[in-house]
Amino acid sequence: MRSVLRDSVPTTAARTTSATAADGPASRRPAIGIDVEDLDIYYGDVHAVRGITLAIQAQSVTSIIGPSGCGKSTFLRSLNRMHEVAPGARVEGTVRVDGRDLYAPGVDPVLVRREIGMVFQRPNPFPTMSIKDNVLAGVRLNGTRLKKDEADTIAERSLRGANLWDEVKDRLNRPGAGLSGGQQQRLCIARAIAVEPQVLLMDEPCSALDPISTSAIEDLIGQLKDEYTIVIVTHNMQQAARVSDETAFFNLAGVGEPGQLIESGPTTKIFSNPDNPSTEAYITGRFG
Ligand SMILES: Nc1ncnc2c1ncn2[C@@H]1O[C@H](COP(=O)(O)OP(=O)(O)OP(=O)(O)O)[C@@H](O)[C@H]1O
Repeated sequence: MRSVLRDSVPTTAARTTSATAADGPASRRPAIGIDVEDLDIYYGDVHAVRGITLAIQAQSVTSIIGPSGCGKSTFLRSLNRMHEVAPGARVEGTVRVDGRDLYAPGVDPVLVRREIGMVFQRPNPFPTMSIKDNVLAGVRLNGTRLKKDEADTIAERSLRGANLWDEVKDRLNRPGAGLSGGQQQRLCIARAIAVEPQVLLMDEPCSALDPISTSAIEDLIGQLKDEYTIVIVTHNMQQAARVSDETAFFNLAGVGEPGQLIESGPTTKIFSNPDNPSTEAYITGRFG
């Protein structure tokens, strides 16, 4: 499969021939940034998000925060065209990943979704599929036929990358549904990184998890950013402060108005000395 985003990215099968489990995904290539320019997002008549311009740094974690309904998930989903599964969804403006326009004519949204991984609020492993087959599901969906040793290599590398290997290595053929919620979420992260995406999008990945599992996922995010560009939507201010390098605060322009970006910058600055009073009011819990 030719990469829709980069000519230079070889297929997973080609990559696995030169990679070993010990290499880990880090040895492949640098992660890449995302440039969003003047982005408006609509669902039919609903103008959900207006005029977003944001440069998302490569190999870092960017948190999207803001009150309910301000368009955080919509914005996140627009970064891999996932929002388009809703009828009538469309965008104006540009999203460039590694300089390539995601919305250029001829770009197939299905391929974009395969190359830009997404982890959802609730862990969603295929329940009857084995742990190993869950990890490999995306790779196989991409049409890659794997020999057994290639499959073993990718499964181990991905599960190690998701900090799950030691817990599941003796039960790889058991169903994914037999894992705890936190393990299932790490399995979903393993599935996402198995296809070696350039970007990982996470939509409230810890909101269904207990504090210990949340902590495990947060540690994992900290490790993954060495290899991936990560964008995370979270309602948890402490989590945004803990895991992210950059933070973008979204807010509604008014009742019935679209969401917009109020300010963005280094997380330390946004949390200690934001420019906009509404950012401060939100992060100190005075609204939202
Ligand atoms: N499929 C859809 N069809 C129509 N409108 C939608 C759809 N999905 C979201 N919206 C609208 O777009 C706006 C932004 O919603 P979105 O879910 O992106 O906000 P959010 O900030 O992620 O909210 P929350 O924090 O509550 O999850 C809202 O007005 C919402 O009602």
